[in-house]
Amino acid sequence: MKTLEQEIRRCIEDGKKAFIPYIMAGDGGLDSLHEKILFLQEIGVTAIEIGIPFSDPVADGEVIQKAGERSIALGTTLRKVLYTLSSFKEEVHVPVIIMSYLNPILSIGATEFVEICQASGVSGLIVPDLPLEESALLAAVLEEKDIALIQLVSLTSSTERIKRIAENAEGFIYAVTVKGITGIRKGFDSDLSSYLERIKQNSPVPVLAGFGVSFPEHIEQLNHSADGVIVGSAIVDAFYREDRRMIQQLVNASIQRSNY
Ligand SMILES: O=P(O)(O)OC[C@@H](O)[C@@H](O)c1c[nH]c2ccccc12
Repeated sequence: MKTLEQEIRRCIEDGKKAFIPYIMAGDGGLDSLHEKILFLQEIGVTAIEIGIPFSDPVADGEVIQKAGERSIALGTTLRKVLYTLSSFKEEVHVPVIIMSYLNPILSIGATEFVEICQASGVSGLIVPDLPLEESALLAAVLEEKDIALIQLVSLTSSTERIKRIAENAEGFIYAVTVKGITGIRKGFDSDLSSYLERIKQNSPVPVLAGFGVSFPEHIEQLNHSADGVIVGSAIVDAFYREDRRMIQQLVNASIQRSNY
């Protein structure tokens, strides 16, 4: 079992739920990455998802798009993010997940990319435009490495597809909770509990819910069925507004409740 899954399982076995914040690398300058990661680690997150800015972020809503534009304007690249991470990896004790579209990865080359990830202490990868059918491209290089390739399931995935994804799942399954793009939302349209239960029944790895998770109430709601949540836009926005109390509140909504 890879480290990322172990860490999430440890959290669940302690009677808690997993909480994974997403931050945009290089928003506010890459110099700020070190301090942001240490802050998140300090307030008790389970793992940290670090987004690589990309010029054509098809899955992203306005908050993350804008953060990506700010980061690109400051010269952030995938290589620079990984080298920055490697410079303080000894201080980071929570698993780090890199979320990147396929293009920046391919421009480095899959083999070299995975080597640099390993040297930088990365424990997981999310590549939203790499469907399961094409994941061999990275999976082959990752086989002997302690880096999990995280698969996404969507509301429109059939049970058959969920089963196929689950067979190959590593780390956790990312259950996308909206039909659409990332972004802060007031609530969810559909009843997500049966969707999350259906994935859990078929998954050998923990199931975390993400997309649109924006307020403490959302976290409480989703954690009844999911093993934890991923929060992106609300965290990116709070860092941008320097509202760290908000970030703390989101984490608290997750980790202080063990009565599910
Ligand atoms: O921003 P939201 O709606 O909270 O969604 C999580 C998300 O930001 C993060 O996991 C993510 C950002 N960009 C992505 C692209 C695809 C999959 C996932 C992501």
